[in-house]
Amino acid sequence: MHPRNPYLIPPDFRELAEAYPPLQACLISHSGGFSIDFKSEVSQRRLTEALLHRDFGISLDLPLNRLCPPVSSINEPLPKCKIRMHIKVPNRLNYILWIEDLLRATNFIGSNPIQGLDIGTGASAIYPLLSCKLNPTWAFVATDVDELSLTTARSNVERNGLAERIRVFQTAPEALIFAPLHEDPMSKSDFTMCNPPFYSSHEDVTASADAKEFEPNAVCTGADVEMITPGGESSFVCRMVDESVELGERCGWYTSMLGKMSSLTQVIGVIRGHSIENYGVTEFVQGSTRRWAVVWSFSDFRLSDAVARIANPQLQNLMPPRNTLRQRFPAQEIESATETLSTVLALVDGLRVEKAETSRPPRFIIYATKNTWSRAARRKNKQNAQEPAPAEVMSAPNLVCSLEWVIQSASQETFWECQWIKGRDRPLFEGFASHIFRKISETTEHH
Ligand SMILES: C[S@@+](CC[C@H](N)C(=O)[O-])C[C@H]1O[C@@H](n2cnc3c(N)ncnc32)[C@H](O)[C@@H]1O
Repeated sequence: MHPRNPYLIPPDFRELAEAYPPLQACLISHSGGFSIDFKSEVSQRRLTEALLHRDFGISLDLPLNRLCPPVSSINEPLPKCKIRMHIKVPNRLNYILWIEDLLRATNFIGSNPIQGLDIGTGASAIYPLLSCKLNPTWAFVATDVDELSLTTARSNVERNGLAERIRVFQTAPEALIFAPLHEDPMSKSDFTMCNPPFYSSHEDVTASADAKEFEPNAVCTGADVEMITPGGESSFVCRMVDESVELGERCGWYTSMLGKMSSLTQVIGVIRGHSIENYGVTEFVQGSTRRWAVVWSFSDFRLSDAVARIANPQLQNLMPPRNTLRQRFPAQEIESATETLSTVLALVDGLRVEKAETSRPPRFIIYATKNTWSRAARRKNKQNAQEPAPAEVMSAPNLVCSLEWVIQSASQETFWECQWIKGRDRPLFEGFASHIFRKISETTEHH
């Protein structure tokens, strides 16, 4: 679960039922307190309603034959099928919190207005609703192709007082997926998100249920249009990657969730095929359910490894190159580590260095226009020093990175960490980090 997910600590069901009385009838008392029957369709739905109501002030009304039916219809029989897909609030939050992490990398989060695009918002419009409740400066365009989902999404947006910030946009299966961006050439988006239709056919649905790719205690409440798309989720997301090439930097971060590990391989293949090297992968694990999400960008903002790489050994060949470089150093006082770094940085020509005193240990932000530190660069500089130098101006930096002394709380191991923040020149970043690490080693040894 995402470290900022409020449900890291499971809710107290009795308190929840006090805040949302319809949950009361679903409570089961046991020696340690109260719970609900997670196998019961009714109890699950009441729990979702209770969490949305108490923690986000959201109320939803959904048709029976779309994802997550409404309270009024819970006594009616459900369509028979092996897969159940609930709007599980903690899962949805994991994706939104990861988007927040992406936006932090672009310094967009905070008081700036943020524009998001939710592809396939569904009858609930759950991602825009939750996101806007959590982030007062966010606004959305939310697309779908299904008439019933579109009508219900609009009514859910209005019901929750968010019509000013969430625009529901009707598109068609054969249209371009990012239709709102294509149709208005002046429009931009800070990010796109999508929980795509998973399956390629009814047979695919059955095969996934048999392979238990989805929760074993599953019952279907989704309509075909919500769950099936030609080629399945991987084709859908690969189409997005293809389309994004033309849109380029009109969107900051393109993202999508994926339900199958095999889709991840295909989507990363297409991303790499377009020579997009600024991408990342994350994993959402919730109980026995595992999902992935991909992000790609044409911008020069870089994501930390914590946000864009996962440790899963099966997936290492799909991971992007590292943007967070670390070197282990023996433990020392924060003051002397900081002094060593200041000494090393002062010896590199042409850097602009900002020290964030508010963080402890202090974080240094480095701006460089070109390589001045390698032996070849210094030799060239020496030769040029014989000639009169033109007035040195700090032009736009080609490299922005941070340097930070890190103490790992679990192991107490100590590192210098160099985080790439902005730039397109990977060798420039890697060369700078390895130069600084080497100089820190030499300086420390001399003492
Ligand atoms: C798995 S559902 C996700 C619904 C909702 N976002 C959620 O997470 O509960 C996929 C949604 O994508 C919609 N959809 C299918 N093809 C689409 C397309 N080409 N453009 C936009 N939405 C599409 C479906 O109608 C459905 O609402």
